Amino acid sequence: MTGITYEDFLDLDYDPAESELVCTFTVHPASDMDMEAAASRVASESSNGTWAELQVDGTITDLSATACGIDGDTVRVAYPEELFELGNMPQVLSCIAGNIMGMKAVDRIRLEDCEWPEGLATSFVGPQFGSAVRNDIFDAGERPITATVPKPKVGLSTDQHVQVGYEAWTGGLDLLKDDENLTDQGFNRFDERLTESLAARDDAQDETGEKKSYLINVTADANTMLERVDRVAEAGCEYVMVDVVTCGWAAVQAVRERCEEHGLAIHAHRAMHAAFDRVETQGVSMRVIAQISRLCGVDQLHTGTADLGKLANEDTVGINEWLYGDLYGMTDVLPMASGGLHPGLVPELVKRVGTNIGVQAGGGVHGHPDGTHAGAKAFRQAVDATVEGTSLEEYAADHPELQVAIDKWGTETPR
Ligand SMILES: O=C(O)[C@H](O)COP(=O)(O)O
Ligand SMILES: [Mg+2]
Repeated sequence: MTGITYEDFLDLDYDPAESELVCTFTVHPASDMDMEAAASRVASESSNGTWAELQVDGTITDLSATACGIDGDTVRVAYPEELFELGNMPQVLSCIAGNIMGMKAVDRIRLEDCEWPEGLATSFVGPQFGSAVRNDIFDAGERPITATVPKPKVGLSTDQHVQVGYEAWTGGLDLLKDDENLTDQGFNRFDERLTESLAARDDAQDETGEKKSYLINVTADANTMLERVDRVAEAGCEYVMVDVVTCGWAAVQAVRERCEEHGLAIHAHRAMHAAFDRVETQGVSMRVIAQISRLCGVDQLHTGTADLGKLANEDTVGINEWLYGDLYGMTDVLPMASGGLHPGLVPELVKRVGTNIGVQAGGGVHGHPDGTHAGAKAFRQAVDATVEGTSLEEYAADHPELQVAIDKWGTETPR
């Protein structure tokens, strides 16, 4: 009989092997527990331990994680590769962000970052296209691609939704995007919206001479999503959109596989991410959600607006660095800045995060005093001015739509 105790999961001199997944947590131990005791429980519960000292007969595969570093409230834990089923994101998360998130040994715990070893990282397929969509699908050159989401986010009929898309495309935007809670409701059916939007897209392409596309939201149960992916491909679109957090990583992995059969790109909306990452001492950071998104193979991901827009708690610069960074040759992900953007914020956004992004504005297009078409023109003008290095004020002198937008919103941060 061998006794396994919590102490077996703590070794502050341990140097993780290259094959191990190393996770960094912020840990606030329970009031009756010191940091070493809490850290060893984190390593135990997230690998092969439990609350009791185990009596084990015979030899078992040693899958214990090791709490190998404590620095203030930061704890590093190394996980052996054999603990994981390769290519299975739900299984990985059930280890490193599973029971430990709710255990009484810690008052608060947050998974801040992961150092993915090559074997585990490359067992995931990663994105098909990533930031290359800017010039593979569009001909955007150095500029960010542009998108808009019709507002109100739900309630527009199919005809109204399509008309908004047409006005936005002909105003100069590249992408029409569904909102996160628009799928296949009675007021706006998925199939009709798909067919009619793509007909309007074709008209807009003919009229403008520019490539246009549509991010249609296929979010549903996994089987329905796969059927919708097939229909989107048959209809001749380049993308599907998925609410990756609400539908879950298993479904994202299934959609990614199906999209490869069709050569479709995936736009990822992150609705619900803040349930994991908004409270700064608890949950899973947006950085880790971005890592998971890349491994599971989305091509575009909402990453926020570097604190310029309406959403809180945004480490956009750090997240984007991870999306572009080298990961054993894996394709990158195009960050989509979204959430309260309008033309006046574009220059500062680009200054903070660069041009290898997409910019998305709903209210900042449809709230333009002269309507969607003028709003789309103003948003595109702001992007063009920024990329050519002209101030918005100067550019607006002979671009009246931009002038109206500046007069309305200036550079305000919306709430
Ligand atoms: O889904 C989104 O990205 C948001 O609905 C953006 O909307 P907004 O530009 O009006 O904030
Ligand atoms: Mg939205």
